[in-house]
Amino acid sequence: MSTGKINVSVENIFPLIKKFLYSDHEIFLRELISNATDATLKLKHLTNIGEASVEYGNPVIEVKADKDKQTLHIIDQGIGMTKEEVEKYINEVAFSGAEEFLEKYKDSAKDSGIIGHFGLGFYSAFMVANKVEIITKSYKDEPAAHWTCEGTTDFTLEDSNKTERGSEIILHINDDEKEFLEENKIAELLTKYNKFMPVPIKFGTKEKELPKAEDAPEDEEAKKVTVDNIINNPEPAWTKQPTELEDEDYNSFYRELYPMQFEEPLFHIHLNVDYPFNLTGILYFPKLSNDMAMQKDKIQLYQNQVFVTDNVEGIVPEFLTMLKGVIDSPDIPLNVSRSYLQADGAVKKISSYITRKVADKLKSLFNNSREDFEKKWNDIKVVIEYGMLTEDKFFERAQKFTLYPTVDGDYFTYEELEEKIKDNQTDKDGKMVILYASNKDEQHSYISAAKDKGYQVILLDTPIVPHLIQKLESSKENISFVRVDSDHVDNLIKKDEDKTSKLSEEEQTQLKTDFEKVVPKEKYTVQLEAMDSNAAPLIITQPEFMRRMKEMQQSGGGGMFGMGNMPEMYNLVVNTNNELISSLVGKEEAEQERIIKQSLDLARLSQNLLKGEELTNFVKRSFEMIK
Ligand SMILES: Nc1ncnc2c1ncn2[C@@H]1O[C@H](COP(=O)(O)OP(=O)(O)OP(=O)(O)O)[C@@H](O)[C@H]1O
Repeated sequence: MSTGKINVSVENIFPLIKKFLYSDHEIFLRELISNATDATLKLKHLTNIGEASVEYGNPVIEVKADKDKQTLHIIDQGIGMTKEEVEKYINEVAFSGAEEFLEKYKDSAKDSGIIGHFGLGFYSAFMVANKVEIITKSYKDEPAAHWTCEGTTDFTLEDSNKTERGSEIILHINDDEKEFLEENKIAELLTKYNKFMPVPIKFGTKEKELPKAEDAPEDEEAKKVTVDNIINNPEPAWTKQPTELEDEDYNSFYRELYPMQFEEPLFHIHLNVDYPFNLTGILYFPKLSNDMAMQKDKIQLYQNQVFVTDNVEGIVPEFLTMLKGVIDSPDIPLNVSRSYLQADGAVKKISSYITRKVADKLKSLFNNSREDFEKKWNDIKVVIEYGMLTEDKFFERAQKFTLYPTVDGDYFTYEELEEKIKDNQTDKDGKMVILYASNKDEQHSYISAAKDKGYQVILLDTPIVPHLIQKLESSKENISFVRVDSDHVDNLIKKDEDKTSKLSEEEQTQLKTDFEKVVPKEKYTVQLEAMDSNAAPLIITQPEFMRRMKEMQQSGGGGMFGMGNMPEMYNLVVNTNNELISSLVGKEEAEQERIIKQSLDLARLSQNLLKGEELTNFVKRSFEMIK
């Protein structure tokens, strides 16, 4: 037997870094600008603590392309590197100078905003360049250095005559990556990744109009000057304290984040925590429609003001991915390429912190300005209901501010609703029945029948309602939700009052057989009921349980297996006390059939169930009748 050490040499690792570490070539620019930013912030820190006796000034990072020479330049005025430092930080792949800096200045530098971590980002330059140069001059009084490498393990390192402090990285762009020399492409990348980085980034120049003199004539052209084109806002709203900001500042930051979005957000939540993890951000509640999928993935994740991704799955609980805004946390563990989240305990804590902050904000909005909250309810309910369904903690917290609007536009909390309905809407078995409608127009006749009985009907119209009420029923004692059209009104809340039928037992049995002869069996179950004589002769209902299970299956998850595909079945409630119905008794068969068919179509019409050819025939027949 023999043992040994597998020899992993740099030659083997280098092509791996170039090809596979970063799946997305474009991120090289983000990495190099992050390094330039780190170099600038390090110098700032050292001057702050008196370790560097140089003028910090107003440093800018410059990006420029030279199409003729096929080069891209990233120039900073930061800390720079001595020759020895280049040897150490650049030649030793995966030795991170950023980590070393943070370790060395542990106590004072933890909030300095240093981005680097892995010691690999620089090499992403070789994904787009066949040759990379670094010309760098340290803030220390030492000669400048010039490093050149052509994407192999060979490099050259010599003195340079650079005199200004800082580094210039020169990328000799590959022929097949030439798009990265295009002004539009560079501008697009800078806007995507660097829009809020903490050091000003210059890309070219622009014309700026000077203000006119006060007494200048109307038609005088404003004078223009050429100024640096700074592409970023180094102090985005989320880096400030909530006390420094007014509502208007939050709204204008929203416009900065989503320039194509013309609607103002409903409200914002400023996140700001530094223990047990560090996280800042601003979340906005936009106006939401019921279509949840359309509105996801608008929250942007940053790390020390560097854009990472707009997929915040895991960090933000699923129901809040419909919000907009930014989250910035150096504590979110990402893999080397900063594009994938590594799920762990810290992430769970962050997610529950965000959930709690959102619930707190909603509660304070509700407490402080209920009227305003009610106005916004329609636009935010889908998030809240979805949150209640998917996050138990949020479900508990939401009890305090979730609203149940009635079809008449009153808004009740659960407690208020309970108080309002418990006397009149408790059935003979002591169960409190909450009546709801999902569509005010389609269920109009059922709603008015229920209201005539003095019942409150609430409006629940989001697609997840079947799931949500299932959860509410199981979390509260002895209640049930019943949709107004799931039975005739006397049966919605069963009380101990027997109505007597005007028809005898034999007449009722005969009538039932007559109906069953005409009405299609596979669709309707005929059910005779002695109701108020003023109530409609025929009512079509669909039992709550059946419909809910079907809906739950159709909207995904829950329900009972296979029920989603079951054919639609309805009850046909025949009101034996209605005059039209009682007059059917003893009529000749053809006449009976004519009346039953026409009444059934009328009942279907009122339930929006009469369609296509059947509707055409019905209209034709009705015209004939009134001739
Ligand atoms: N523009 C620069 N000015 C000064 N030093 C730099 C510059 N660019 C890189 N360095 C030095 O080289 C080191 C390695 O850079 P690299 O981007 O590979 O890793 P990192 O920034 O430390 O970590 P990460 O892989 O997370 O980006 C840096 O830590 C820094 O010390």
